[in-house]
Amino acid sequence: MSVLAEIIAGVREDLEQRRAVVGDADIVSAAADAPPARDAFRALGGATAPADRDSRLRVISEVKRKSPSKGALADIPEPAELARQYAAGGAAVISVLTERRRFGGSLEDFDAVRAAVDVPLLRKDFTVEPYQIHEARAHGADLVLLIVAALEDTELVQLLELTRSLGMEALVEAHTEEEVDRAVAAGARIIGVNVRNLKTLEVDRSTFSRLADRIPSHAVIVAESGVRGIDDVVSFAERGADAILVGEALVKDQDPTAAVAAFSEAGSAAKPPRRN
Ligand SMILES: O=P(O)(O)OC[C@@H](O)[C@@H](O)c1c[nH]c2ccccc12
Repeated sequence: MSVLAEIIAGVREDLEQRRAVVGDADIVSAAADAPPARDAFRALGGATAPADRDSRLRVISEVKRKSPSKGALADIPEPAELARQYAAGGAAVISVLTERRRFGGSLEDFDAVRAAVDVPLLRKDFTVEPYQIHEARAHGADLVLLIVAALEDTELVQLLELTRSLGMEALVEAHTEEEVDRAVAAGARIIGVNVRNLKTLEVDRSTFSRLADRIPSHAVIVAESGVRGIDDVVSFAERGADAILVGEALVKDQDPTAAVAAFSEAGSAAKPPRRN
């Protein structure tokens, strides 16, 4: 089994335990009762008219305790405090991992961050079922992750529709040319190029420009993973990223506020004017 398949098997088990506590009908009504979602597409620089787009690079800052590739990254005793620091640095979106087994995340972490900041939040998990999307919304998420490699085309389309019907958007993650094409065909407006292969955990930063070139200009392009510092930020920005998603480098930084601000500033200076 690939790493991705193993992670998803665990995610499904954990999901069934939560479902036994909060049933389908209850999660659907909790999602319906939640305050409206924030506009994550706009927060990431997306606009319906190309002329309305600017050339700032947005930073999606991630609350990430550990990972299957690197093990423990940071203690993060207070995810809320880290999120406040990210927000103070100008994070456009904050990503909170909720996968427990491999990433040490939880919905409790998500709730703590939701209570602390008003920026749009990404619930970062391996979304394979409608339940998780209702659950994300019930907890105040504005954006969910849909990983193309984990879904059939029909599932991808259905989960994307459900996400939007709840007022949220999806970050649709691809790692190959074929996956980018599937994301575009499904109607994704926010497309992430993950330079880490979730099946082998290897990072290859050159994946980014190869795949970004296939993404139509109306979509927001997110470079995911592998940002070690300013040089990687500049390189992704030069190659067409509208946003970057950064975990490890930020959770390990002594001053996450300054790091987010420095990434936004350097990336924005390097970003070429928008193609139309
Ligand atoms: O810590 P990094 O290398 O900056 O990576 C962040 C983010 O891209 C990574 O956490 C990620 C990208 N796609 C995912 C899917 C599931 C879990 C995690 C991820």
